[in-house]
Amino acid sequence: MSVLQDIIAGVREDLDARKATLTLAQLQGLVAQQRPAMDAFAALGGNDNARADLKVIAEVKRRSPSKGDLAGIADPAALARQYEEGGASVISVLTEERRFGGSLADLDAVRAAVGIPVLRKDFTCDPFMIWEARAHGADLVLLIVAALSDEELHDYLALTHQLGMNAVVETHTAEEIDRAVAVGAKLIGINVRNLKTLEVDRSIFAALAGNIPAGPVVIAESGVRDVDDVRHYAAHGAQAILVGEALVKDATPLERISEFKAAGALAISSR
Ligand SMILES: O=P(O)(O)OC[C@@H](O)[C@@H](O)c1c[nH]c2ccccc12
Repeated sequence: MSVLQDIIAGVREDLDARKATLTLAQLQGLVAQQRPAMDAFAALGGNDNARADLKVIAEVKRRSPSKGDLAGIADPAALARQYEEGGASVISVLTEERRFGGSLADLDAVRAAVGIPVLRKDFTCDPFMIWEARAHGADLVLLIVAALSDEELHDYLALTHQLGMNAVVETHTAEEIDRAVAVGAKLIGINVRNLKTLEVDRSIFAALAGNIPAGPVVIAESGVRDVDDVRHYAAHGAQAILVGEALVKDATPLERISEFKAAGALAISSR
């Protein structure tokens, strides 16, 4: 079994436990009480033809299967507020519990703390999880192409849009990018970490970004250590970067984000 399949098996077990305590109809009742989702496509510069600055999606990430514990994060709301003040456009919150130490409680805490779109970062493998994301105030969900059939990808994206949300459609190969484009993804992530092996290869971003036609926002995911990595992704076509580890481990994430944004904008202007 690949790491991805293994993670999803655990996600399904945890999902079954939640489904035993909450019906879809109850969940839909909670969704009806939510304020409408924020427009993350706009927040990430999707409507801006010039797209001259680099947007940052800052992640609340406690742990990862490749690195183990990353940060204690006693107060995810306080961390998210620092991200927002530093200039992040979207906050990503890992909600997968077994491997990433996340939870829907973290999502709730962050949602209540910031005024920008929030991404529920999880291994979406059932429509129930999309309803859950909206019920907990998320504005975006993650759809990993490698984990879904074309039909699932289509249906999950349609449900996401029906609920007024956006999806980051995550890819890792040219074929996955074609599938993301074919289904009409508006936010396409290229994850340089292979979720089947957990290996990071930063060079795949530059190799693949050109396969995405004009229109969708192009997001570089994973592996940002410092401004050099930011410059590299921005120079090769990233309009946004998704950063976890480097920010949760930093004593001053607010400053780090503004530094990343400045370096990215400069790299974009000299493309
Ligand atoms: O911590 P990093 O290397 O900055 O990576 C962040 C993010 O890209 C990574 O957490 C991620 C990308 N795709 C995922 C899918 C599921 C869980 C996690 C992820």
